[in-house]
Amino acid sequence: MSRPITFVTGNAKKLEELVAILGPNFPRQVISKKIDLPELQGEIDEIAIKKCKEAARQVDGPVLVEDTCLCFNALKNLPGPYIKWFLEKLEPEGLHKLLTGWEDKLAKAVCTLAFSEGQDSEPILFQGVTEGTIVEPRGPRDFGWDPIFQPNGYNLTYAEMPKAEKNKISHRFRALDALQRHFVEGSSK
Ligand SMILES: O=c1[nH]c(=O)c2ncn([C@@H]3O[C@H](COP(=O)(O)OP(=O)(O)OP(=O)(O)O)[C@@H](O)[C@H]3O)c2[nH]1
Ligand SMILES: [Mg+2]
Repeated sequence: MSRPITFVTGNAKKLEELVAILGPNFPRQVISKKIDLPELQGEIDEIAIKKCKEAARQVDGPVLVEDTCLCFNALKNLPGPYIKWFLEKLEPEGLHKLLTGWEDKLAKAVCTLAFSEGQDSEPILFQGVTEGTIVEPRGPRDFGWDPIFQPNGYNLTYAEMPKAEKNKISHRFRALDALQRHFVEGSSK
C-alpha cells in the first residue's frame, strides 16, 4: 500500500475545491496539512518545485502542493505568482483598476500542482490553464479574485458560477485532471 499523499496548503478554499474535484475515486488517499510554506521568487515552475521540496522535507513523505497565478495579458503576465500580495493590498476592485489604462483585459488563471513521493524524489508538475477576461467585481467574495475573473465562453464570473460549474472548467480542475490521469494510468501499468 502506498502512503497517503499530504496536500500541504494554508488555503482552506483550495482544499475544499481539491476534495470536490478529486471525488471518491482517486487511487491514492489524500490527507491535508495546513502549513503556509515559504514561496521563493521566480518563474511559476520553479516556485512550485521549491515549495514541493520544502513540503516533502517537513512532512517526510508523499506531498502535493499547489501554486496559483493570475496573469494579465496587458501586464506581460503580472501579477502572476505575486497575485496573493496584490490581492491582499488592492482587493478585487483595485486589481480590476490596474487594467484601466489598457483595452486588453485578457487574463489567464494558472494552477501548477507539484507532487513528490518524498524527500528523495524529484517533484513532478501538472498544470492547468483557464483563459478569461478581467471584469468589475461581481458575485460572492468568499474566494480571492473569483469575482473579477470571467472565463471565456461564460457571462458569469467564477464567483457567480455555481461551485460545481467552476470546478468543471477551472484552472484547478484542469491541473487535477492531469494529476488524476497520471495516477490512474500509472496504477494500471
Ligand atoms: O479567486 C480565486 N480563485 C481561485 O481558484 C484561486 N486559487 C488561488 N487563489 C488565490 O490566489 C493566490 C494564490 O496564491 P498561492 O497559490 O500561494 O495560495 P495560498 O498562499 O493562499 O495557499 P498555499 O500556497 O498555502 O497553497 C491566493 O491569494 C489565493 O487565495 C484563488 N483565488
Ligand atoms: Mg502560498
